[in-house]
Amino acid sequence: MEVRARAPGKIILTGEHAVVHGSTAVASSIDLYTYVSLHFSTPSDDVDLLKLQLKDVALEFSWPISRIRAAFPESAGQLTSTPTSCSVENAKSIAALVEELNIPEAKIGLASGVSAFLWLYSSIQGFKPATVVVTSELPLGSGLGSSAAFCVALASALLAFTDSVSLDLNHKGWLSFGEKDLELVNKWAFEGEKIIHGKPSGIDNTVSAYGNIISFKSGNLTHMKSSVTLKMLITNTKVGRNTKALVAGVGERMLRHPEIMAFVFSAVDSISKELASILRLPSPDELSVTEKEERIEELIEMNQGLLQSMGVSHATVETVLRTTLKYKLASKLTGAGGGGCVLTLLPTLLSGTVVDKVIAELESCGFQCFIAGVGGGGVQISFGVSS
Ligand SMILES: Nc1ncnc2c1ncn2[C@@H]1O[C@H](COP(=O)(O)OP(=O)(O)O)[C@@H](O)[C@H]1O
Ligand SMILES: C[C@@](O)(CCOP(=O)(O)O)CC(=O)O
Ligand SMILES: [Mg+2]
Repeated sequence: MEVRARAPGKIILTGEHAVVHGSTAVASSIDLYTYVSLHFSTPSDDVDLLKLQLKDVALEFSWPISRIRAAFPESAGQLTSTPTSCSVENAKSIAALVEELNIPEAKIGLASGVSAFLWLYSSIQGFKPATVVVTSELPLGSGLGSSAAFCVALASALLAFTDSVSLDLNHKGWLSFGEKDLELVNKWAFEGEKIIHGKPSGIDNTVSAYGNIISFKSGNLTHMKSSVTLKMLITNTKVGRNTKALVAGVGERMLRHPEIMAFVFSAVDSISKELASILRLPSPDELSVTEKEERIEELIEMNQGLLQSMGVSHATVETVLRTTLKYKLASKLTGAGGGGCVLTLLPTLLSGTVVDKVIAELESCGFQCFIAGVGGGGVQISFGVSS
């Protein structure tokens, strides 16, 4: 028996970084997914290994189960219903296991993902031999929440066969979790995201778990029903970066200029609240769709200015902003910044010719553009017989 989980990536419409410091942010799932499949070895397989295949980066790792057992405390695998943080001691054991893998320097960012895997696997499943395969439609380390989608899909697959969740194992096709089970998946995913991000706000794993558009503040989520269908162009600058380092950089700026940064975060909070209220306004009673889009564009521009003041923009992001501005389109970075992806709102009445032109110009700079479906469902799982 095999279980497969798929969890969506996300875009942050407003509020990244500030959300780590308690401001409101608004985010939406996108229709690009990370898939995790889990297959337990049977005694007849005669293998006593835990295998992790990371297809997107063409790497495969394996550990003898005895090595995992020696690295973790006896309590591993006993605590599925109580998500636990990785202690300093366990982090040291994980670091030793990861170091032995000799991950190539160019792919060292993966070490945190492998560490999150080891923590979630040993905590939820303990010491069972298995093969876990990960594939993703998301670019990794680009601001579209690949780390959260990875943790949510992984936590879902790992929890699926435990008594902590109640699922119909005979269900055919994709299946969603019930409310309580989803909460548990989200909490475990947050523990994994902590290992990858350092100090995550929790917005990425929450939107990947629940899907749709959410407003999020200090760990609390509000589901939103938007009256505006947002069409977003996503431009990947292809400049790789690491969320943990960027979040830490903003934290240091906050320590150096606490009063100023408090104003910046408070301004972002107001921007996200205003965005949430515009998205909620009934249409077309109070504002026409075009008027709403114009206001959203202004909020996007203001949020980008504040992200610049946090020090997380990048020369390539500025190139995207300048290019889209030529076509009177508003853009902002999304996710941690420092390169990664940029969002551009494509107003409903914008002609297809203009969209084609702006995409052609951005792609001539070496960037990659795509239009993502915004606001689909959250994580799902599917049971099957493995081949
Ligand atoms: N499909 C995947 N395969 C392996 N590792 C992954 C995958 N998706 C995410 N990761 C882990 O998450 C890291 C990227 O997370 P992060 O820096 O937060 O960027 P983002 O979440 O914006 O993509 C990767 O370096 C890796 O450790
Ligand atoms: C910068 C931040 O707000 C979002 C990071 O998103 P991503 O990992 O770049 O996709 C961090 C967080 O909220 O945990
Ligand atoms: Mg991330």
